[in-house]
Amino acid sequence: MLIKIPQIGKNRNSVAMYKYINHVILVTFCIIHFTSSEFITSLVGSAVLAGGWFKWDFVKDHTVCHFTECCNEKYVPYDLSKLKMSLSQKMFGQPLVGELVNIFTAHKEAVYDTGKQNQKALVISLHGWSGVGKNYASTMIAEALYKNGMKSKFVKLFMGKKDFDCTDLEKSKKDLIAKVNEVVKKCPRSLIIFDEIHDMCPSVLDAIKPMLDHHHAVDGVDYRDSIFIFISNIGGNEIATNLLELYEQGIKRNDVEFHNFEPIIRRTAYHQGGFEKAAAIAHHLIDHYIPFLPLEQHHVEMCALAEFRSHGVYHPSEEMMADALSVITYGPTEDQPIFANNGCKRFTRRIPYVIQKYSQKSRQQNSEL
Ligand SMILES: Nc1ncnc2c1ncn2[C@@H]1O[C@H](COP(=O)(O)OP(=O)(O)OP(=O)(O)O)[C@@H](O)[C@H]1O
Repeated sequence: MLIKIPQIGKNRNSVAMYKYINHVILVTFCIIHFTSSEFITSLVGSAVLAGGWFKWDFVKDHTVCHFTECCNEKYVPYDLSKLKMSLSQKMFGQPLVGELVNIFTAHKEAVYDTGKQNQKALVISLHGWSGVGKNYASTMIAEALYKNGMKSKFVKLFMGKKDFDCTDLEKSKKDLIAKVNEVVKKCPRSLIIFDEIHDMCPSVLDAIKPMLDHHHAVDGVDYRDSIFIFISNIGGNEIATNLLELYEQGIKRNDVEFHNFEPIIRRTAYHQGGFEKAAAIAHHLIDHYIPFLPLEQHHVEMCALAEFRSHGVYHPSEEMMADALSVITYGPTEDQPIFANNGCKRFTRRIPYVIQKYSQKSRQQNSEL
């Protein structure tokens, strides 16, 4: 009655077909069990299943993984159409950030397609002023790559200041290795995010250098399918200065390229915060430096509108918009008020307050009538 199932490759169609066959056989076992009450039949069936007729991963995918997050395509779908859509619809004024889709597509092909293999972990570093979308982008990445987004047990976030004790560097390094190891052991396709690298003590990051490099395994764990994202404000000023120079040369914001920013970000980072003299930079282990450009007035207005809409206010009055935007200051200097100093960061708190303030006002006006 049982058909020997061959090794299941990474091909989606064959996985779908085997899922179907597996369901049919399991349902058959259940019918036999419940109609003939021959408990032994299903017991033998289970033993055969567990005995290797099916791959264990395959059986697990259809039992345990219904209830708990597993490291499979259901929970780690790498949904890059979703990422593309989120970035294009919700991220304003960041022309180079869309490239993340191509970067992850290349990584995904080597993770899921047979015959390809990533040679090293994917390492990306996001740079820019505060409030320009770095954390926003990393959340979009987590939500597209993992079904449970930032809450996935395969996504680990470290905060520069909070998570690393600069007074005991050796312990910080040991803890870091153990924590990263633990996540990647659970799922080789894990995402490790280091935020606030500018507040991190130098040399801590060197502890994970072997995990970022071209090794097949480090202490028995293969890191080549994992993703590391570094986030910092380092290089923000240099990005702003470079952008102004490019504008002066007549280059438009949407025409800037990575090479316009990468050398200056690398040079600056190598002397600051957690990147100071970091092996990851010196040994060229960071694959992509992504510049987040400082936002201009019209981008900030788009952010404000989006925030109003997310609170159900689709047509804020001019007065409400002006109130929301009144907290934004522009730089880099008083003589050059071109870029919003804190990007869109202030709106997450400001806009709910503005909505509250104006609805209170209109309630008062109505009651006075
Ligand atoms: N480019 C952008 N397009 C649309 N919304 C944005 C953009 N940048 C920031 N925002 C909004 O501002 C909020 C704060 O941005 P975010 O946390 O990504 O800033 P950040 O660059 O990580 O800043 P920091 O360096 O201070 O952590 C986001 O949640 C989002 O709502």
